[in-house]
Amino acid sequence: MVIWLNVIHNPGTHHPNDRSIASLGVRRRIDVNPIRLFETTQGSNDLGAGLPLAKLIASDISRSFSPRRCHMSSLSKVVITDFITEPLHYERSVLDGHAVVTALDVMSEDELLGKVEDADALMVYHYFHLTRKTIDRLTHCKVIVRPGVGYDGVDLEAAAARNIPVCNVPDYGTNEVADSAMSMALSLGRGTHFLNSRLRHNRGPWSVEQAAPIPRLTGRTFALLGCGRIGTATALRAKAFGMDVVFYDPYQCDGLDKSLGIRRVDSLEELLRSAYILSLHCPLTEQTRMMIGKEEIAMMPEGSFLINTARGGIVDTNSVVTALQEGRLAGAGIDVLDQEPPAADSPLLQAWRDPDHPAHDRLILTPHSAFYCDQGAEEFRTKGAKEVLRALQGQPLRNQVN
Ligand SMILES: NC(=O)c1ccc[n+]([C@@H]2O[C@H](COP(=O)([O-])OP(=O)(O)OC[C@H]3O[C@@H](n4cnc5c(N)ncnc54)[C@H](O)[C@@H]3O)[C@@H](O)[C@H]2O)c1
Ligand SMILES: O=C(O)[C@H](O)CO
Repeated sequence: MVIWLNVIHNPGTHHPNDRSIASLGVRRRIDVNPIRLFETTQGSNDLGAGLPLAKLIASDISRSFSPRRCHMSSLSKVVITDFITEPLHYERSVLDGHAVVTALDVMSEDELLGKVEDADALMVYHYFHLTRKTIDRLTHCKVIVRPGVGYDGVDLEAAAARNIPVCNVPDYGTNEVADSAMSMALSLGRGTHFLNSRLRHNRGPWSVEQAAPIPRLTGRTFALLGCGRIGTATALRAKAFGMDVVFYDPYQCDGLDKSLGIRRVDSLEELLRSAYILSLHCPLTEQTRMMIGKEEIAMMPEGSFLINTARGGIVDTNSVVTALQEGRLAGAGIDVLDQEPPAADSPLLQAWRDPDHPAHDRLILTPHSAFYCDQGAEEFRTKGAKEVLRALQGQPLRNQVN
């Protein structure tokens, strides 16, 4: 727990300036109008230790700036580790009065050192893995919230061992991911991306003649690996485009195929052998890690397509590049990679960047953006903050995953 001094001013009076605050040993000042919050250099973990300094600051401010009233309060500390930056209006609209929220905007777990140990709650996005290394140093943490669907980036066991619940936000962007998967499938399957790339690089006539074969999409098999929320939403879209939709998902209950009017198969191999377009919608787990590699791609019919909007770790991307190069795959749409952003010498990135690379015209790459839309961002941020608040207030959690 960090000790905070709240000073509420009369409108129109002067606010303490930064120099006077710094001279009192105040580490940081955050303004949330009309309340001013000062984090002291003392007092972490102990209200008593922080009190004398807080009183000193209060009396100094009283002398110099005549505040209407000063009081001590202990607010929780909530840290957003990555991806989200100021302004934090969605989080603050939920947590103001209960917690002080800061966003660190770091790209690696190592950068968290010294910044999160006394946090009461963490909100972590997808830029790095939150491992035991950090989790074991959390002394006050009541919850780790992943304001998103996939929680493969958080060490659930390490959190459980410290009795820290981990929660996700599973229901903010189902349609957007399905739209993104479908837009890649249509762009590749209809030749849009290929023809656009040929024209851009001046590689063909202003004509569809001499382009690679562009088979009719209607009636082709759209194969889903995983048929949960996003898989189902994608299935409905593919059906609307007249495709024959099939899925493999050993954990789904009986009857989903009938209720959606799609087919179910009982093995990955059967799914792969039938796939004209293979779209991945399962989580990254120990079971699904590298589930699609060279052998699996070889089972797909020659000239088929692969779409990955799930997690990079499910696919061996080097095998995808080779298969594109060899023409085994007619195209690939990739939103997620095992390493994000990819290393500059990643074969996939090179193929995508180099117009002369044989895979170039058949590869769509997006920066882990399938989930994103403005309204969805408001939803996952607000829902994530509400889960934090429930944990801080000791209320039942909605989406605990460990
Ligand atoms: N690219 C993005 O922006 C983005 C956004 C949201 C989610 N995602 C990813 O999409 C995944 C799916 O999201 P969702 O909302 O549909 O989740 P979900 O939990 O509703 O569905 C996942 C489905 O995968 C199935 N599954 C699990 N293991 C499987 C296996 N070994 N083989 C086949 N199926 C398996 C489950 O039974 C479940 O039906 C998430 O886990 C996340 O990693 C990506
Ligand atoms: O899992 C998710 O919700 C997306 O990948 C964004 O993090």
